[in-house]
Amino acid sequence: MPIPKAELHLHIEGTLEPELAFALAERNGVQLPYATTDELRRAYSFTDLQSFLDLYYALMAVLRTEDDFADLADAYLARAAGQGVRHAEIFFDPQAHTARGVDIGTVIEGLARALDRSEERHGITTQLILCFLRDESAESALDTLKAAAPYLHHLSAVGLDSAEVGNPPSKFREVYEAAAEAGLRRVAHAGEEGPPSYIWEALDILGVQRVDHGIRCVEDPALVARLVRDRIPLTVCPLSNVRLRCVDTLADHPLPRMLDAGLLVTVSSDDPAYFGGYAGDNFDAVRHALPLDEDALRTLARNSFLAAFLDADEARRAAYLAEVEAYDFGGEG
Ligand SMILES: Nc1ncnc2[nH]cnc12
Ligand SMILES: [Zn+2]
Repeated sequence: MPIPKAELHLHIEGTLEPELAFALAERNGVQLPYATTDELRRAYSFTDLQSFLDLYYALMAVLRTEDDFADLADAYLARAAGQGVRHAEIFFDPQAHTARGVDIGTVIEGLARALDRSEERHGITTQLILCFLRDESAESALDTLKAAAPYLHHLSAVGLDSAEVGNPPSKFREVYEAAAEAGLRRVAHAGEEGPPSYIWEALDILGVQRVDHGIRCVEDPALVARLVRDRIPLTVCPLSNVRLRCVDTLADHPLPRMLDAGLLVTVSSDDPAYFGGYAGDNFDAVRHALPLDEDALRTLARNSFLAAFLDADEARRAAYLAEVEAYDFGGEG
């Protein structure tokens, strides 16, 4: 079994495998512009974040009912369990569904159904994080938070994703203040394609407790010092960064430099159906491509539980951390 880990950067819509996309298309009478799963897979050749997002949003057309969202999440959790995932904090993009006429309650109730039985079925504890689309307006984000009010008990945090450059965190100050007042934690994608100044804004204007991606922090030593000082976790997604050409190759990935700098780095999968691997696959990929020994891999796994929003259940966090320390790499190392 792979090393136990928490998955902290995972878009549930990014776990839609071609086979499930075709099955849901059939179930809902949706016509996909691809004849076969192979033809769809051949479209997974991205030049940047936007080229991926275009396909990511288009394929969501197959997700229509509560059952669809429950089946999607259940399929992800079953796969994640086989990759050593013990805890998952899962993003979803409500505006991508409400814009197509799917009610936010359908989305959240469907996802929550799968998440609520995840521990029993898959041995994975879960949380749900509502993400705002940063290429939509600040008003739309506020409307989305209002529409989610009846379902707040299902949510642990808000996040910010989609097309980064030109949509700085400061655009969403008001909705993040409202989310904090509603008792939600805050995370945001920053420094994936966007500049280090977006990471500063996420920290200083949105008050995030975790930064998603954040790899461009290495361009700004004062920012690295701030992230180290405040122990702000960064959820890094190595296979995603290569597929979206944020880094040239895995061998060039800044992950080892980030660890050496003392940053609280974790490894996650982002959109595994599109980027060639789930959480354990990302661990395997960095182990093979980068100078990371077993100590470094154990640090990454430990960090994932330290960075998880488990403060309401410290006994659980301690139990997961004990699993990490007890893990024997054996042949897996
Ligand atoms: N890697 C990514 N960056 C920004 N938005 C996303 N939505 C899904 N995956 C994303
Ligand atoms: Zn992401």
